[in-house]
Amino acid sequence: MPKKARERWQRSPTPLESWSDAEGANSDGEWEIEIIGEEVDEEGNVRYEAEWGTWSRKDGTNTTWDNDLLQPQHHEEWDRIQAQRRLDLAKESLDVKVWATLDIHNTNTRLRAQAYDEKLKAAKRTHQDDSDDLPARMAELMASQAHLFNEPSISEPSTKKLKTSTPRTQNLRAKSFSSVGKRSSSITSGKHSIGETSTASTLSVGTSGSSRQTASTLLTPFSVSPPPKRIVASSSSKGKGKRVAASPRLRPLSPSPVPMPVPSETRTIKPLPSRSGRKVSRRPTKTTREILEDCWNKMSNSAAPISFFNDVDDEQVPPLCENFRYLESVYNDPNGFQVVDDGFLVRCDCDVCIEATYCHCQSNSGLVDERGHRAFAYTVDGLFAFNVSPGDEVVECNKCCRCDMGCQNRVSQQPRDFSVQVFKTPDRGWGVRSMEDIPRGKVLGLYTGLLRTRRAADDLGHDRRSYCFDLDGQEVQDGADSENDSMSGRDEEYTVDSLRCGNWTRFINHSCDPNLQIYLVLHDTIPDRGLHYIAFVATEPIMAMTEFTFDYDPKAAVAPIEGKGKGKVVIPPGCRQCFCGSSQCRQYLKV
Ligand SMILES: C[S@@+](CC[C@H](N)C(=O)[O-])C[C@H]1O[C@@H](n2cnc3c(N)ncnc32)[C@H](O)[C@@H]1O
Repeated sequence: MPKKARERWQRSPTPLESWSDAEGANSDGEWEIEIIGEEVDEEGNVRYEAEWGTWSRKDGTNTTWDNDLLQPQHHEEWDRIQAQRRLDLAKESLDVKVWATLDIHNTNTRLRAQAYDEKLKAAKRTHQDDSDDLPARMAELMASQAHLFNEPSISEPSTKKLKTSTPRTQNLRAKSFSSVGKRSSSITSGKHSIGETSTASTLSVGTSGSSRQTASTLLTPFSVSPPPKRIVASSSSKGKGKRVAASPRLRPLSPSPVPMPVPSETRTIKPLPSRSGRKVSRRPTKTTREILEDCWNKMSNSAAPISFFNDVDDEQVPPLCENFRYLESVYNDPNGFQVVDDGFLVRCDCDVCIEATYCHCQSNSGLVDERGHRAFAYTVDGLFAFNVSPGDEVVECNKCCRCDMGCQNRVSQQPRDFSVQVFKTPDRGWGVRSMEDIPRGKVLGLYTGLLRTRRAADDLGHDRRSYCFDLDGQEVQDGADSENDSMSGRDEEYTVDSLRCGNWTRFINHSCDPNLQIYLVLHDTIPDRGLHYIAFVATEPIMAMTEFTFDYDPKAAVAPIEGKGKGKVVIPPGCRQCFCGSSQCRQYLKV
């Protein structure tokens, strides 16, 4: 990545604010606010930038993005004016500007600013007869332009010298937002004493130090909220209808991958009647399956092809969230949990990493060979050496090391060189297999998705956890019991959620007699912080077209199954019947 681009993604540190000596309140202890900007986060939530009329920081800045301070009536006028402006835009033209960006927050925000949704609706109304085709045509357009988005430069390690930004600490937890169209509008609410019982228009912020402290822990990196004892949303008409530039202080943070459309079922394009009355096809016919294959293959960073196959029923592709984003080998890390300053990475100076003993980045590794000498986790043929204790992290060479991508100690970073097929099974949804023979020890890929804290993942609820993989190493650690984890540590533990983004590994089904196992691997971040990747490796030679499986609950493999052999096995709560079909089947799996 060019230096300039790297710098663009650097995170600005959160300024610390003194809460005790805030000035600017009127004689009634009130502050005036005005909504001046908005942004849309990756979940589609709108957030507002508020400008404080009589309060500012020492550096003169006076806006915050702390929406906990706002109530609906504070932004309803803004919403109304913005909605009207978008409708006006849609009436003027249905064009939407396409640009290459890696940042989903900016993308969402800019699309909203261009009235994308309103234009889409208007386009559908205008092309009533062709409305069914519109999503398909947009999907095709996106697929044909996927190269614009240049995903490898997100953080796919196609070149090893990617730099990242400043170190993160817990109190610098960041959310990446950007503002569009600073625009003044006015809002009015009553005067409210903080600390009084909340009413519909009272801002529920306390005056006590502890309340302020609570508020401060919720700050976004661009905002430090003043301590409003009372807040009055002013009814000024300042700048009404005027668009002004976005705040220059705002910078996008971790780049998020670009959403690719998931077309709805059956995407054969209907021919339209030509002027002569003859039916002509306006564009090449593509099926849903082909469109999705195109999207994923363009986004998979020069890895071998992915295809979909179903001879079980009519479903052309697996059910996926709208705008599911394909990520071959990196996390979507909008909070920058993985990001560390290069200075914290231990680097090696090897031209070629042959001896782990001399490879400096391995100096803290506990991996040893049978003679007790430090060893790599991979053989010279690039296969997993199975010399890693369960739960230990394999530390691969990182972006600061001198060696190149072909290094023996970068196996999980190298592009996938075998083609995979995601296929429909008769009884376990979609599964995945290789189109080629796979040797024992082959590293197949990394589980990718949205990086969340465990606490945030726990809040999702049980039914949303089917595609969550906890990064606590418990899956491979003997004797550990994740159920007994102390809840206090959950903000420092992480989970990968592949519901909305991820790769082919999210389709690997469970088997009680699997042909894959997982191990923990990392590069470009600090070890022992639970921010590794989960890598899948073949534990036996796997013939082409054989389904890949791993054991979702390896601890259960050694625990006796209650009731087994005495008739019907009772499926415990939180589990479902297992259809792996192996002779070792434990009858149920945790979901
Ligand atoms: C991570 S997903 C695997 C991909 C999934 N089959 C799909 O179609 O998206 C896990 C889910 O697959 C299903 N599954 C995986 N292995 C299974 C098995 N051995 N028996 C029954 N269901 C299984 C369960 O519904 C489970 O919650």
